[in-house]
Order: sequence, then C-alpha cells, then structure tokens
Amino acid sequence: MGSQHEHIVMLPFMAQGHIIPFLALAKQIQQRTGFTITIANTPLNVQYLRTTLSTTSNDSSQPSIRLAELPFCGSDHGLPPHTENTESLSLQQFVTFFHASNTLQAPFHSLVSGIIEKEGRPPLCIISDVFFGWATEVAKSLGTANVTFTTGGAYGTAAYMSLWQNLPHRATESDYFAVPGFPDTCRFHITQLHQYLRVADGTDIWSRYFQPMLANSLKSSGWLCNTAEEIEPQGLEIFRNYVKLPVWTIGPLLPPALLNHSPSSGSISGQRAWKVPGVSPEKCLEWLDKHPQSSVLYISFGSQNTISQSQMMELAMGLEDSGKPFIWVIRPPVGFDIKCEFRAEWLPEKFEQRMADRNQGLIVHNWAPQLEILSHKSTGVFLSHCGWNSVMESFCVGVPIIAWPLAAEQCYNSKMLVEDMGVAVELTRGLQGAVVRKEVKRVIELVMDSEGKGEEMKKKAAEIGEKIRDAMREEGSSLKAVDDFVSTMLSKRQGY
Ligand SMILES: O=c1ccn([C@@H]2O[C@H](COP(=O)(O)OP(=O)(O)O[C@H]3O[C@H](CO)[C@@H](O)[C@H](O)[C@H]3O)[C@@H](O)[C@H]2O)c(=O)[nH]1
Repeated sequence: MGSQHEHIVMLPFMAQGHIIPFLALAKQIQQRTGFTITIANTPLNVQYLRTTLSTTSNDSSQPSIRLAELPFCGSDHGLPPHTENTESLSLQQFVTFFHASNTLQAPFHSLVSGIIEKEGRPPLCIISDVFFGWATEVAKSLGTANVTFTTGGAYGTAAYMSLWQNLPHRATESDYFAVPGFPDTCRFHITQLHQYLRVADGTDIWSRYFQPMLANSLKSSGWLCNTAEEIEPQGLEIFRNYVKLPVWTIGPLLPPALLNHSPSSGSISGQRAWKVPGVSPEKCLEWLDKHPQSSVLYISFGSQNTISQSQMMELAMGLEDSGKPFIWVIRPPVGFDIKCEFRAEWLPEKFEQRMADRNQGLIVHNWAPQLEILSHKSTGVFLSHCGWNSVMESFCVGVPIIAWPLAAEQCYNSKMLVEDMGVAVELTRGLQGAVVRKEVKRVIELVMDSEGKGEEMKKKAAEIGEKIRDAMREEGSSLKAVDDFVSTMLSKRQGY
C-alpha cells in the first residue's frame, strides 16, 4: 500500500503499558506498508526498545523501525537520576514526572525538523500518545498531521477524559453520579475516582497537566484506539461521540504468538526483553508445569502500580487460606522506595518459605514473564489491576479476571468488565479499598472453583478471546482499520 518511502514518527509515553503497544503498532504498520517508522523516546526507553526489537524479531523489516533518543534528565526536575519510566516512580513522584515530560516538546520538534530537512518533506504523520497533547502543536508547526493513540480501551479512555475535563466531582461517599458523555443509566461511584480526581478542581497540579493535555489531543486529526469494534461496541459509541473525530480501532495489539496461541500449543516464550531481574521465565514455567490445568492464580498489578502493606498482608493470608496455587509479582508496597529490595516483613512471617515448601505459591520480585505465564495451561485466573494490556492479554488466552483496579482508567475498565461483559469480579478498588482475608478467600473460590460463576466467566473470557482473534485476522476489523488509517493519511497528505 502506498509509497515505500513514507515515514511515520511515533511518540509513546514513557511507561511500559504505553511503549509495548506502540512498538506493536509500529511493527504492524511497518509490515503492512513497508514505511519507515521512527519511535522517539528517552535514552533508557530507547535502550529497552532496541533490546526488545533485537530479541523478538527475526524478520527483515527491522531496519525500517528506527529509534531516536530525546534527551531527558530526571534530576533536572527533582526526580532521582535515571528516572525515565513510570515503572521506577513512587506514587508521589508521578505528577512531577508527568509535568517533566512536557520538556520533551522542544527536542521532539528538533527531531521532526531534522527528518524534514533530510528527507525534503514532512513525515506522513506523527502518532503521539494521548499524554503528549502538545504533539498537535509540533505537527501543525511542521506541516504534518498528528493522530493521537490511546493505549487504553474506548470505554476506559472516554471515562478518564470526561472525568478530567468535567471537574469537580463532589459526590458523597454513598453517591453514584452521572458522567458527561455516558448514558444516564451508567452511573459511576465516588470510590471509582482516584484520590487526585476526587479533589481536583482545575487549579491543582494534576488538573494543570491533564486538562491542557487532553484538550490538545482533541485537536488532533483523529484517534487510534487499542481495541476492536467487536469487543466494546458501546464503549466505542461513547468514545466516538465524545472525541467527535475519526477513531480507528486497530487493536488489541498483542504479540502474534499470543494471538495464534491455542490451549494445546503450550506457553509462548521470548516475547519481550527482560526488564528487571525477577525470576527467570524458565523457573516460572517449570513451576507451572507441576500444577494441574487452570489451577493457578496469577497476581500482578502491572508495571507501575502497587498496593499498601496492610493490603498485601491480607491478600497473602487470604491466598494461604484458599489453598490455591499462585504466582504473585510483588513490587514494594506504597511508602517504600520502588527500587528497594524485597523484604520478607511485607508478608506474614515465613510466608514465602511456607508457600514454597507446600508448592502453593511462587513469589516473583518486580517483573514477571507475563505472556509466558498467562499462556501456560496451568494458569486459570488473573488477579489484575485491569491495565488494558493485561486485560486483553488475559482474554486472548481465555483467562478471566479478579479485578483490583488501582489508578488511571483501571476502575472504568473494571466497571465495564464486571457490569457489561460479566467476565470479571471485583475484589476491591484502590489503595483505600478494604481487603479482608476472608473476602480474598471467598472471591478466589468463587472464581476458581469450576462450577457456576467461575465457569461462566471462563466461557465469556474465551468468547472475547475469539473476538480478539477475529479482529486481528488478515481480513478482520482491526487490520482493515490499520489499512484505512494509512489510506486516509496518504490521501490527506496533499492537504497539509
Ligand atoms: O511483571 C510484569 C508486569 C507487566 N508486564 C507487561 O507490561 C504491560 C503492562 O501493561 P498494563 O497491563 O496495561 O498495565 P500498566 O503498566 O499499569 O499500564 C498503564 O497503561 C495502560 C495502557 O494505557 C493503562 O490501561 C493502565 O491503566 C496504565 O497503568 C503488559 O503488557 C504486561 O504483559 C510484564 O510483562 N511483566
């Protein structure tokens, strides 16, 4: 399709949950068009991208995905040195990091100018993260188009945008409230708002980042959304009505090995660079091999969230009481430096040893080979914070979810999974949410014991998995949307 010499520049936000789908999108477009793609990011993220590209790719398209470094120095903004990704942030550093990310605008402008100088014309378009609203200004000043990519789903992104753009929210604890853009029958609860959003009024430090960023991204030429028409039709209707711009549903962007996975094909392997040493994929897989089919609960709160120490204790006790096998990825609890070493005191006395002796639990520190674990036949349920990538990865292999949303749009993802899709049960929400060992045990048993609710959720997860595979097939809706997006950009080129 189109000219081989077209060039697209991509700018993901500096977070694993954003970089991973951006890279998958770059590969998808590159393979379908032969265009050159440049992914711009800060040096450490570029290093990760380079390693991932060299680990996972054995095709000749590689040289056409270029990586460009944008200078960024965390310590200039009061952040610890080498802070370039949300995975290394403590909770209170997030807002500083978000504001600091605005300083990438000037180097990004220079990068795109340099490309124009070299190639004699602007790139076909800039695909920028929803968190880099200023990319619309860069694109406009350099005579190219800007398309915003949300790495979340449609429902979650629409709720997130509407809630930040329609401040304040002053419902009382018992109150449900309407959210502009959502049907009146679809009410949200105050506990579904992150603590920052509950007090935001447009003048606070969080609103001062989010409001202009979202307003700017609504000035782009259109949106790419990491979902498929078949997965969340209502969410897409709400999202399209909200942004009032073309929306291409090009996802969910998952590794081909996961999309082609079947229960009989065994766990997939080697999909990503190893970010932080936790435990080797081999050790996880060996451990899983020792457990019966669908018997293991996998627990992870994604790449940037964690829970409180008291919640961690209750979760551990509930797990032990349930007797179910589990793999639990543990990041330091709230209040501890995110880079600090694992400490046994976060868990009940001798918990890790006891779980190992009984072969009940495997604790993984910081980062696990998630795709390998989810695609293993022994994994039956995922206790997840409901980051969109985790949700899609889980359904792709037919694994239902116990939801514990923590931040960003996760509460809205969870709401849709529980209320509209019936594919998750919510254990609790946020850092303030009550977690009691008895309830942990009850919910685990409800979902993991094969009769009734658990069985129904598993069936629904597998159905969504089928929809994902359909959308991502050659003639499927999502690949058609990629082609349509590229054709639209090519036909618009003359207009810029
Ligand atoms: O130990 C780990 C932890 C994570 N991952 C991978 O990292 C990604 C994490 O993405 P996601 O599940 O979406 O969670 P977050 O990292 O929290 O993602 C951020 O970005 C998402 C996409 O915009 C949002 O939906 C989330 O709310 C936001 O927190 C997934 O691909 C995981 O497979 C691993 O491989 N190993």
